[in-house]
Formats: sequence, structure tokens, C-alpha cells
Amino acid sequence: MSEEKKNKSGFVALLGRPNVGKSTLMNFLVGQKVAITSNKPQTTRNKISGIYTTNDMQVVFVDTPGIFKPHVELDDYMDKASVYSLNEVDLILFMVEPEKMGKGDQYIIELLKKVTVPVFLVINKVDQVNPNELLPIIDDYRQLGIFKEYLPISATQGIGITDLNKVLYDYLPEGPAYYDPDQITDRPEYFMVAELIREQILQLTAEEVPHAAAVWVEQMNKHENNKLQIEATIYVEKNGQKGIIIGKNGSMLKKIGINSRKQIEDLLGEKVNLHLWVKVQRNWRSDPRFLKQIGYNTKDLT
Ligand SMILES: Nc1nc2c(ncn2[C@@H]2O[C@H](COP(=O)(O)OP(=O)(O)OP(=O)(O)O)[C@@H](O)[C@H]2O)c(=O)[nH]1
Repeated sequence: MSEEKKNKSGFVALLGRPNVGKSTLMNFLVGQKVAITSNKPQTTRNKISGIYTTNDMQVVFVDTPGIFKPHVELDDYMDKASVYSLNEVDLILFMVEPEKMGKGDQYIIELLKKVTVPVFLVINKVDQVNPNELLPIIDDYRQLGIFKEYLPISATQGIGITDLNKVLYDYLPEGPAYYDPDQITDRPEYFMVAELIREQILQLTAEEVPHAAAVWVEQMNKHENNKLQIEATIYVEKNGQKGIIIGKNGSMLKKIGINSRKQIEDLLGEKVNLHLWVKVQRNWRSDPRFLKQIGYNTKDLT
């Protein structure tokens, strides 16, 4: 007689240095965009959950900001967000690039030594290396003795995802789904909208501008001419950055608006009129009051 397969569910932290591909993996699994990605490090600033449901398992991903040592207030926030998620998940995926352990990984490895939940090494971007190069890399990490299993994957190509799914199923506790199977994130819609706008800034601007920009949705509950009216403010730290975001005759702001509006319409499933404003808020990244005002609240995480 065949036994019915048990349902599994739980929380999974995706850890790793900025830019290793954490958001890409989560979006691949969830099958829809729940976290913004870019080729610039430190894209993720918040504890975003992606909810991944299959017919016998539900995985709630906590996509922690890239871990690195704090130097300004915002970095401190990110660090706390990471430590916080380590203490309350069922298992941890530590994602690295397909290369030998770097200095930047040491800090997070020290954190991982302190946790009691199972930790797995996910080597992402294996599409970029020859398979022969993987063994010495795995051996290097094996010396640490902290990983249950080693999972080479490519989040863009979908390589290794079957093995990853098996590990998730095997190690998650038995339990019911926490969320409706159709739900893919527990972030409020206005947060997702702000993130989609921020993603365009990250993709279209360069150097110091992307990381000096924060987006806050002022309002998104009014309809006019059958279109949802969304008003959002882009905060930057200096006048020069404001000029870059606006662009010649407003061309850059227009581009940011057009591109993000399309994505927002896909997300919300309705037509949108997007109004964007740009304001200078000096040194906002080091201003705890301003960080709190735009939703990065360090106290929530302690
Ligand atoms: N070649 C290749 N590129 C990848 C793969 N996975 C992610 N990338 C690229 O790596 C870059 C960073 O990916 P993200 O998903 O934004 O990285 P992240 O770890 O979420 O970054 P932070 O938010 O800064 O912590 C993007 O340009 C991705 O397209 C992969 O499997 N192969």
C-alpha cells in the first residue's frame, strides 16, 4: 500500500554576499518577481519573503540583505535583519559564487557557526565555470564542517533546482501551508511598488546614485479615469543626484516612470498612472529617524 506523501512547510533564510544571486533564485522558484535584482551589489534592503508552494511543500523564503560589516546606520540595519532571520528559520541556504572562499565570506561563516538549524552550501552561477573547477571549491568549504550538503546550481539557467527542492523537502518539518498557495509574498503592495521603482533606478543610473536613492509610495488608493493613481517620492542625498535622476529635460525620470509603470501594472493587474517626485534628503542613510519614516525600522528587528 502506498503511503500518502507528507506535507512539509517552513521558513528558509537565503544568506550570502551581495550580488551572489539570492533574489534571482527566489524569483526563479516562486515563478514571479518578488524581489528586485540588479548587477549592482546591495540591491536588497529589506526582509522580503517569497512564498514558494508545490503540491507537497510550502517554503517561506526570507531574503536577507547581503551580509557585510556595518559602517553606516543603514548597514547596521541590514546586519541586524540578517542575524534576526538566522535565529528563527527552519533551515539556512548559504549562497556563494563558484570560487574559493573569500575574505568577505569569513564574517558570515562566523555567524553560521553559531546557529543550530541545518545549513546548506549553495554554489550559484555554475553556468559560468567548468564542472572540474567545482570540486576544489567544495573541498575548501567542506573543511569548515558546518554544511549538511553542497548544492551547485544556476539560478538563471535552472540548473540543480531538482536537488535543491529535494533538500528543502527532506529537511523541512512536517506541517501545513501557512499561506494561500496563490500568495507569493507577505509584503504589502505599496512596498512592492516602491521596490519596482527602485529597481529601475538601479538599472538606469550609475555610480553613487543607485545606492543613494530610496523610494516611498505616498499614496495609491485613488482611481481616476479607470486608472489607479500612484504617487511616489524618490529620495536622494545630494542635489547632483537629483539632477541625474531627473535627467535632461526630465528624460531619465520619464524612463524610470515608463519602465516601472509597466511592471507595476503587471503586479497589480490594472492600469496605473504613476506620478514621481524627486527630493533631496541629506545623508538619509545615516539618519535613523528618516530610515524609520520610510520603513526601515531597526528596532523591529532586535
Ligand atoms: N551567470 C549567472 N548570473 C546570475 C545567476 N544568478 C544570478 N545572476 C546574476 O547576478 C546578479 C545579482 O543577482 P541578484 O539576484 O540581484 O543578487 P542578490 O544576491 O539578491 O544581491 P543583493 O540584493 O545585492 O544581496 C544579477 O545580474 C543576476 O542576473 C546565475 O545562476 N548565473
